[in-house]
Amino acid sequence: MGKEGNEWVVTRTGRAPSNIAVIKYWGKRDEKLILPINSSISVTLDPAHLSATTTVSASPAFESDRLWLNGKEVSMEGVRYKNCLREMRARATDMVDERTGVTIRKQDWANVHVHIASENNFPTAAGLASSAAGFACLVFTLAQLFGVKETYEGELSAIARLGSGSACRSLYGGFVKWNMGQDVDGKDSIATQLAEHTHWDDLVIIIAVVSSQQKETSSTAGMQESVRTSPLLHFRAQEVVPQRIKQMEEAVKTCDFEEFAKLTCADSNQFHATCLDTSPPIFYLNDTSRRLIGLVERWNRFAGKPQVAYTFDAGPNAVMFARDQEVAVLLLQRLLFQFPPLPDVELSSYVVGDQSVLKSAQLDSQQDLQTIPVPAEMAGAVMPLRTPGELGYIICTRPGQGAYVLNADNVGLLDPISGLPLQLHQ
Ligand SMILES: Nc1ncnc2c1ncn2[C@@H]1O[C@H](COP(=O)(O)OP(=O)(O)OP(=O)(O)O)[C@@H](O)[C@H]1O
Ligand SMILES: C[C@@](O)(CCOP(=O)(O)OP(=O)(O)O)CC(=O)O
Repeated sequence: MGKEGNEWVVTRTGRAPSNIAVIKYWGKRDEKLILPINSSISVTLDPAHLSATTTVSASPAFESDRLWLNGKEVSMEGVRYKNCLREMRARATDMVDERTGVTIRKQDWANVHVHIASENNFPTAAGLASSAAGFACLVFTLAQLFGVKETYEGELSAIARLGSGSACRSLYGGFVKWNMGQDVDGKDSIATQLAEHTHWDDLVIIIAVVSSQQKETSSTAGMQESVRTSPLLHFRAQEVVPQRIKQMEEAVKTCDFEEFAKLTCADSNQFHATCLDTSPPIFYLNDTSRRLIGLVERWNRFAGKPQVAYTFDAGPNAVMFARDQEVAVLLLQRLLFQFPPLPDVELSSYVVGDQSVLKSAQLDSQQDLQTIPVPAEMAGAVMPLRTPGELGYIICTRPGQGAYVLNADNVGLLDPISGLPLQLHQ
């Protein structure tokens, strides 16, 4: 190593977004390598609103590999962390750290431990794909630290996949496909970008957060049970998804919202049908989720063509796509009409993320909610209940870019001298 002694610490920070699948991954053909039974397609969410930020440091002074998640130390003994770290270390190259002047040779990396600190700017383990953002960010940032160059396109995504399947899609921005692949070693089970987020920049994404509580059945356990017991899942993977993947690729390519919306809703509903077809059945949707589905379906039918698409992962939160800003305003009005915040909650803390939709709707405070007209499709119909507080909150966002490096000096989560977390949260 270039410098004598144990005095140096090299550090890198990166950010990676969460993603939402519009053609779902559910079921593995290989548990260890995390190889799926079908391909999937996702939309990357704007990292400004849903992302993980990770700082990684290496120093000969560190005694072990350590990880702090949202300020709390967690074990790195889990097989998924170990697999990602092992694969990244094995690809480390000679590197010169410009900031410290330290030179680290390829063979030295094996004896140097890492400290990792990561924070999510949204709830962890609440069905908002924190594991996708987290593992993508870990692999991406370690690649910066270790100077890893891909030897084939998608190599980093195949390593992120070892952390969590859906993580492989979070390295790229916009619209992303995870090819299920054929190889037994998983080398071809990688993510590829279908289109940048700027390719279809009309889309607005609104997430109705029904619950930020940790769910009962994890995705990992749930899909294992479905593979074991659901005949519908196998029919889906073999007969339905291959066709839908092609149709969705075409819909993305041509920015065909009608087709995109039909496929997205149908695929979410079929995924939840496979959960119900699992023995014992798994229920990720709840009454609020079903009321949200009703709201969108009623409106789409009234409008004569889809205005909004909905999709639900392994939890009750609805992710809705509005075809453009104008429709996003109408959607937000409908959500606030049916699901207003509790009286003591500020509107600006109830609707978070991209504030432009709230502004376009000319809604500044709770008082303005009284001015929202009864949605046209509800006139004359049985009025749905208005239930203040039924939703936790609403996130407005858009399709966004993939993982990127954060270079500024003040963005790291680890002290550049000690390599310990800068702010320990209680
Ligand atoms: N920023 C992060 N860095 C590293 N690991 C993370 C990070 N965020 C989450 N994780 C890992 O992911 C786990 C949460 O994954 P889990 O699948 O339970 O929830 P989720 O990803 O939020 O929900 P879902 O996958 O259903 O959308 C955490 O316990 C942790 O192990
Ligand atoms: C419903 C899903 O969100 C399932 C995601 O499952 P995970 O990627 O969290 O599962 P593991 O690979 O076991 O870590 C659909 C999707 O994202 O495609």
